[in-house]
Amino acid sequence: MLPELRVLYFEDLEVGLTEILKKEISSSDVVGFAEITGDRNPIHLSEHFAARTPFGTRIAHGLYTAGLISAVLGTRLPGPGAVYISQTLNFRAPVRIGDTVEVKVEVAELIPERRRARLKCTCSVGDEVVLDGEALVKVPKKEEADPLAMRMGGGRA
Ligand SMILES: C[C@@H](O)CC(=O)SCCNC(=O)CCNC(=O)[C@H](O)C(C)(C)COP(=O)(O)OP(=O)(O)OC[C@H]1O[C@@H](n2cnc3c(N)ncnc32)[C@H](O)[C@@H]1OP(=O)(O)O
Repeated sequence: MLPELRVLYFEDLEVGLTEILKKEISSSDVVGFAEITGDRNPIHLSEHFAARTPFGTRIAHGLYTAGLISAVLGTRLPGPGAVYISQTLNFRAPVRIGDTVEVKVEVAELIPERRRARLKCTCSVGDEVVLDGEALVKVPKKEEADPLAMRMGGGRA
């Protein structure tokens, strides 16, 4: 299921604010990611090939798992209007077909002069961290997102 959109403006953010999304990784997700990106590495697509790797079975593309972080940033925290500036990624353990990935994004630092938020990102399968890193995003202020509503004394639409 897709997460419901939620807009948080820069003024709404505080350090420690956290959002979690869960996603079961299906074979069709991995095949679809291979098709749209062109990354047809057989470690993702061929059981025969993957069986001869240390992982023993097909694994998800690292950037597909990382894309789930983007989904949290773009839909929930901060949500629509957020602009990615940078993202660090450490792929610490494989994600296998059928795994449920829990993505946790937490506001780590706010830089008001530039409307930047630094967010700690962690993806886990069960108790194991499979990916972690840090995102830097630009977050809209209320007045620039909806200047008319602000002039009329309103808040969010
Ligand atoms: C291009 C695409 O088509 C391919 C893909 O997308 S593949 C999918 C994405 N990648 C993965 O799923 C890989 C997940 N990671 C792993 O399985 C393992 O990290 C590894 C096999 C890459 C490395 O394991 P290994 O060589 O056994 O390393 P150690 O566990 O012995 O660790 C040694 C020290 O290095 C540190 N470390 C290991 N991996 C990472 C990492 N990804 N990021 C940061 N640091 C890492 C580990 O902590 C150890 O440090 P220490 O100080 O010695 O404890």
